[in-house]
Amino acid sequence: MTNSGGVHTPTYDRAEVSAGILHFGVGNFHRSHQAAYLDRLLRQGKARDWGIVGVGLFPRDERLGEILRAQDFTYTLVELGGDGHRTATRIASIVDFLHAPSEPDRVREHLASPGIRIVSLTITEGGYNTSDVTGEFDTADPGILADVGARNPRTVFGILAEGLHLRRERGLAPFTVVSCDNVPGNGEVTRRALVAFARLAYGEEFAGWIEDTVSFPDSMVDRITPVTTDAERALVRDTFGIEDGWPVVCEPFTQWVFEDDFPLGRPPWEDAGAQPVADVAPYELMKIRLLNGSHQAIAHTGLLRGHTYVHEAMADPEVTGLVRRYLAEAVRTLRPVPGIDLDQYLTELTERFANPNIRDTLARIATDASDRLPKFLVPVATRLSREGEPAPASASVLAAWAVRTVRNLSEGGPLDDRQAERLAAAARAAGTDPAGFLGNREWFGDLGDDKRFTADFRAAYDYYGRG
Ligand SMILES: NC(=O)c1ccc[n+]([C@@H]2O[C@H](COP(=O)([O-])OP(=O)(O)OC[C@H]3O[C@@H](n4cnc5c(N)ncnc54)[C@H](O)[C@@H]3O)[C@@H](O)[C@H]2O)c1
Ligand SMILES: O=P(O)(O)OC[C@@H](O)[C@@H](O)[C@H](O)[C@H](O)CO
Repeated sequence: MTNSGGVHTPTYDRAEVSAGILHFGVGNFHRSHQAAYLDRLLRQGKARDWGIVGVGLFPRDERLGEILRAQDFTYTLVELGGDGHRTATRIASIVDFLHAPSEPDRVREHLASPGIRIVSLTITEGGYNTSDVTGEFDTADPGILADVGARNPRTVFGILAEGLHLRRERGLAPFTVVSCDNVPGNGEVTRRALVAFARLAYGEEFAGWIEDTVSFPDSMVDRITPVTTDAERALVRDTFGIEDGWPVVCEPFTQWVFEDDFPLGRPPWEDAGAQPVADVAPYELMKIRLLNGSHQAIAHTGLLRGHTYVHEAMADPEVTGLVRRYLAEAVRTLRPVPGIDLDQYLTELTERFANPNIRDTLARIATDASDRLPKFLVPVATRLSREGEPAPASASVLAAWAVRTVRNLSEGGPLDDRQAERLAAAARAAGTDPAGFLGNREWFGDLGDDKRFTADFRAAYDYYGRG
């Protein structure tokens, strides 16, 4: 690796890197994680035929495309340690970026080309359009219905199904689809979603072909990656002398555990520090329940207590006390994780949350809580409830979310949630009895039927409501 003025610049010739991965959802996380792993391999002289072509579906992505294009698709990734240590790397593993609505044919051609052997996704929890309770893909969603028979589909599932259909017509083996989102069982959720869409749009035979031939490896991904603001742009300019329209900052910690099931091959990610395993589930449950579940505890109580950043909330004993109690509940629901010392994991997690330099906002992690809590924390409470165990800390996190929602509504503020209407309905149901908030079975399953859990929820709701 060369180090020019404190910046690690690419040591490989980008002209020699060809496309092998099509990635949907080129957000900050993809750029701090999967693209960084590949960049590390390219610096080792490996994976030259696995360059990433990004695909965006929304107007915001068009802006990212413009910026990346102007920078020859390179960008600055800055790792900010809790001790003040900073490193900048110019990442060059993304070789192109397509905005699907304006260039559908180019997306189609990539999907149906032999070079593309992996399609990866970071499309957020909500992007899977799947019920957390039943695991069913929502085929009544207007966006999904509009994609059935569409000339140019606009959802990830519409586009992927079309790409696979075309591949099959051309006699090409299907690409592997790997989700890198914080969704428990993300491989299986993606498989079910794509098969359901294919059944709807193309019929049973094609859906069966996908089920039989396409691989959907599971993965656990981790690296706290905040939103980029002008402060990060200024940091990159002032510290490293780089003008970057959309740099990414993140913590130094990074982890990627994946199921090794890639029929058309894959980059040797393990040479960049990722871990191929036979069963991702224990890693995934550990990470999602401990890290992402705690994030929800920090976000909702932290905001109620007037904090802005995660590290600020982590200096508040009221917040850390709840996080500690929630973690004790979550740990009880986990099975042993091969190679992981949970005590050490928890110590490191608390240090990561307290990193003041990444300036991760509570707003980022509180947004779309209705997509997140049912995946991250409700399963902890449900598991304990079914075993007849109390889960008062989990109830407190849900109560803090309910109080924030009711307060935001009464103040006329935005709910900042993809499912704002459903959330407003839950808040209205809390009007007569706070536990009415738990009535949405899509989010909370049968937790509302557990008398002890609802009593704990009510008590916590009163507590936060008074504050
Ligand atoms: N940021 C992190 O710390 C972090 C860490 C681990 C995992 N993740 C995973 O990555 C996801 C994205 O995080 P991010 O920080 O990159 O967010 P981001 O907002 O920077 O990017 C999200 C990207 O997903 C796209 N997207 C959103 N909804 C979509 C949909 N329905 N269909 C297709 N594309 C869609 C957006 O256009 C954008 O490109 C998270 O939801 C999570 O599952 C994030
Ligand atoms: O990105 P989400 O929606 O899955 O959840 C918000 C945060 O908890 C998450 O982004 C974490 O920072 C991340 O999962 C750390 O690896």
